[in-house]
Amino acid sequence: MALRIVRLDKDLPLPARAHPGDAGVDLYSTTDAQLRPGRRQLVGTGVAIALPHGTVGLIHPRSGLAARAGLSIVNTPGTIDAGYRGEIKVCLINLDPEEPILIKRGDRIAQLLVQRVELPSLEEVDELDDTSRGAGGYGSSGGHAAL
Ligand SMILES: O=c1ccn([C@H]2C[C@H](O)[C@@H](COP(=O)(O)OP(=O)(O)OP(=O)(O)O)O2)c(=O)[nH]1
Ligand SMILES: [Mg+2]
Repeated sequence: MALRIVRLDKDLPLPARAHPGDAGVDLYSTTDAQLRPGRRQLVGTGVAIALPHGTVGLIHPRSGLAARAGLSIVNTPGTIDAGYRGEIKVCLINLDPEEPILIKRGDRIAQLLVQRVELPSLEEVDELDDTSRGAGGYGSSGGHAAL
């Protein structure tokens, strides 16, 4: 499958996988940004894509920047709907409690994954079938550390 991509910012390289077989296509920031601790900022990536119907684009943080600097994405993973044709933007956040993060135009700040997605219609019913879990959630199975 080829993914159609438009470079809205022609002075940035075409996004690419760092290695063949990598899940993520690295996305560039179109702007400089300075993120103080705890602050967030929406940055452009300079690209628009046409995802095939039945797929979704997921915008994930990059591990290196997360571990080194505390850079993450507020709504991770971001959801790119198949019908979206606008510029992909990323809502970056600095999770480091003390140090600011400096982003330069052209930095690879996030990665795009493309996955198949089910698109079920919704069928309203009065009751759901029984399962062994039932309505138990939020740690109901135990085994977690004491808080
Ligand atoms: O990290 C992201 C997440 C979303 N989008 C774009 C593509 C996506 O298709 C659209 C809407 O995203 P979402 O459905 O998550 O946001 P919403 O708040 O529900 O907005 P909408 O009412 O437009 O669906 O915004 C991005 O560019 N980057
Ligand atoms: Mg939405």
